[in-house]
Amino acid sequence: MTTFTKVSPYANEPFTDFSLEENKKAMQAAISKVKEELGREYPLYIGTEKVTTEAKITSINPGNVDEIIGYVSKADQALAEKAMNVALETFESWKKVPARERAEYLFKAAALMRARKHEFSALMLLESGKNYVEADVDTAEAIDFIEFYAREMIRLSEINETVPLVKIPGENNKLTYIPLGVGVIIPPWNFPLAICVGMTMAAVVSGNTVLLKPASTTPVIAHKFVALMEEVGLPAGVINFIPGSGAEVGDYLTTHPKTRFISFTGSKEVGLRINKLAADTVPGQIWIKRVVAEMGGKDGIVVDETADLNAAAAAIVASAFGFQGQKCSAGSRAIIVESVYDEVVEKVVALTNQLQSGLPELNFAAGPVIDKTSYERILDYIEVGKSEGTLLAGGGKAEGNGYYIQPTVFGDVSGKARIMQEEIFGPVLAIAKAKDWKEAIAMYNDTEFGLTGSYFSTNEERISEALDTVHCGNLYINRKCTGALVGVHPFGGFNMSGTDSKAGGYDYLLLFTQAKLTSRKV
Ligand SMILES: NC(=O)c1ccc[n+]([C@@H]2O[C@H](COP(=O)([O-])OP(=O)(O)OC[C@H]3O[C@@H](n4cnc5c(N)ncnc54)[C@H](O)[C@@H]3O)[C@@H](O)[C@H]2O)c1
Ligand SMILES: N[C@@H](CCC=O)C(=O)O
Repeated sequence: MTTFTKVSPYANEPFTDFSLEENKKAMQAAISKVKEELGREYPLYIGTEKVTTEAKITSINPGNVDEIIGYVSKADQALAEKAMNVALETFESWKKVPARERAEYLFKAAALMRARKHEFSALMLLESGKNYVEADVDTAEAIDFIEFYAREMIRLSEINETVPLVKIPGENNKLTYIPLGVGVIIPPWNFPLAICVGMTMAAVVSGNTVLLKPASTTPVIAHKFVALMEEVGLPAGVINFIPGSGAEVGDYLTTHPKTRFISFTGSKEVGLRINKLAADTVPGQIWIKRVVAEMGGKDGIVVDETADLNAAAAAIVASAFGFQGQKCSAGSRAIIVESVYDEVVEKVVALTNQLQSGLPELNFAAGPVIDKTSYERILDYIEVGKSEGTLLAGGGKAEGNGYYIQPTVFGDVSGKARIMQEEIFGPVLAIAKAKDWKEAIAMYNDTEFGLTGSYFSTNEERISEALDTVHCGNLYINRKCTGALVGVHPFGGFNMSGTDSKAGGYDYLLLFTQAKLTSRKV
């Protein structure tokens, strides 16, 4: 590979405006095209081999459970071991490929994904239940991660020129960011393209080889990404695609002596398990495994009496119910100062009641939740909510041949209630009343998580104090708490929300490298 793409300054991928008829039609056409391809079989990718197994993961449309998205081959421990060996072997050559050349594969992938944007979004919409905007934003974020990390790797490879070490006479000193080895990439289903792509590309462009175990509810869109990387000529064995059971394949690879790092995004429970298992050393292991774990949230919006209440109510509803509340950043709590509590709650309930549930392909505002397990868990939480607060909107199942739940709002909830403390990961909003803005911030901080939060106020002194005291990785003022942009809002949380990493930030690739200092006498 000798001709390199000219690298322009990084810019976020624009979102599609679906109020324009032509864009709506383009998405509908992409959905029709993708529908013609549903129900196919997809193999594992282990080096140059495409492996078909008898055991399959059946991926279905959560919005229409009779529609099968695809049948995906399923790795067991023996196939995971085979993939590990291929990844180890490929690492020996991939780590020697210059950074600029590695980045070039990413630039090519971004260009191709951009050209097929609606096709990626359409498949994702059918497999995960996102509506047009949510799917489009996810694809745009995937492109952003690819473009951003490619430039980041180039920047790191030039660090000795741009940020030289302190010079002393008689020595030539250099710092080089070298890769770690074989990594296990374990993404969630809720950003089935963006997070899967971002986690994988960050590791790969840094010079590592990976075993990618996608989430079992969204393996087909993950496969589409892996196939794209094959199409742009990424050497076989750099990304090994091994869908499989988290408990079986996940635990096997987490405890494997040759696993150098694990990049995980998902729930607190699984993240803690991985962290614990990875901390144990096993015979043949000569390193401390690095664990990057981005986990859950119990995010919230605080509103004081000086705030623009219409803007606050709109942000609360957007943050709570975007993609049915299935975002780690979802604003599942709102804490409102008592003098404006009734007014804000009334606005929130009115906006929530406007959200109509229905098929994602018809672009309803509220779609299904991801699967039966989530559906039942969320309905259980709604029952808990009925004993912990006042039901103000929704409160049960919604119509449809899928996992539809009404956007649900509870008021008068105590800060210590389960629905105020536990991540529900569904369309359930709990609202609490605080006596004043200080108490509201204290209630916001009173969780084990610390991912995203918003503070609504027009009072500069309070905003200034909120900036200092609201303890979360992504704190927003006077806007919703979802929708971080790559490079603009590096993303990741504190406490039980993870290992304090920042996806889409300038220090992210360092997590997948180790810095080697070389000092030469001259
Ligand atoms: N902090 C963030 O950036 C971020 C982003 C997105 C989602 N999330 C969190 O992810 C969760 C939702 O995603 P989910 O339901 O896919 O989470 P999950 O923890 O159930 O699964 C995440 C991944 O882990 C795998 N897994 C399950 N058991 C495993 C094991 N024992 N070993 C290894 N892997 C295993 C799953 O198959 C899946 O690929 C929520 O808690 C959400 O807040 C966090
Ligand atoms: N980065 C996304 C959330 C990712 C987790 O689900 C946001 O900012 O809304």
